[in-house]
Amino acid sequence: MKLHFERVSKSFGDLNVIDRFDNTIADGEIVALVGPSGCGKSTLLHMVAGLEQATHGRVQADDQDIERPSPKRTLVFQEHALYPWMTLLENVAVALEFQGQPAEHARNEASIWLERVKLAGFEGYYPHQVSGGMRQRCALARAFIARPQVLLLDEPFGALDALTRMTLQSVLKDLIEQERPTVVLVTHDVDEALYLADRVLVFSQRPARVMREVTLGHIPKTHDLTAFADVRREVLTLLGIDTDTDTTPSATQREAQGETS
Ligand SMILES: Nc1ncnc2c1ncn2[C@@H]1O[C@H](COP(=O)(O)OP(=O)(O)OP(=O)(O)O)[C@@H](O)[C@H]1O
Repeated sequence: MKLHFERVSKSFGDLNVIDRFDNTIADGEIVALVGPSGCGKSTLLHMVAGLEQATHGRVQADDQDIERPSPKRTLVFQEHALYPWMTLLENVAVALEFQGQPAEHARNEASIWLERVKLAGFEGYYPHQVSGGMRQRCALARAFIARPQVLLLDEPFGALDALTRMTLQSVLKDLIEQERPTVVLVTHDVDEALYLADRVLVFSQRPARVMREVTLGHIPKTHDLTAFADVRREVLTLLGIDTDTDTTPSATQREAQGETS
């Protein structure tokens, strides 16, 4: 599904959040949005999800104005995404049940999806009985089971430690390769953006405008981002992080050094 933004501006009262954003995201493309906290990245995702409307301009999916949420466009949050009173199996199955699919079929499919995210054997566990990484695996299974055409990821791994995050990034990358949805990823982690995305948009402070657009292309990548050192440095510099002295380390670096965010 193609996404199109045409001179999109968004205000909340007097607060101008997004300023004339123009962009087209191709069907199956993976685009990461990075930028300062509070600049409006989540607001852009919410507009694609149909949860917010643009103040000016238009947001379209396959040339149709987005006016309301649709199961074709799925939003995945950082945390608290699972229903605590449901087992992992029920949490995944519910995505199909919401669409009116029979409960037995939904549970069978959910079991297959839990296996795909390496959670076989944990079907009967409740979210509080498994780790944060396992909860996010389950959230990914729930997002993918409904085969969305657009996947909107809002800091999906922001609450995880650095190692778990890298593992989950690989799981997500494989699922995207297999299912090929259009993906819009909001992240504070420049390495995550470079690893997962075909294209990275770097936003300014509010009101957000695109300062830089980096096209990486749809190429095989590993977590060894040495080949992207120049672009990584440029993006970090645009975000106000001094890469010479590294006085403000990236989230990944901070966590690798044992800090918690
Ligand atoms: N529904 C709303 N009503 C009023 N203000 C809002 C609403 N949603 C967002 N805002 C404000 O709009 C601004 C942009 O918020 P948004 O969550 O889009 O930023 P962000 O770039 O995703 O931030 P972060 O990286 O910290 O998550 C913030 O100042 C926020 O308080």
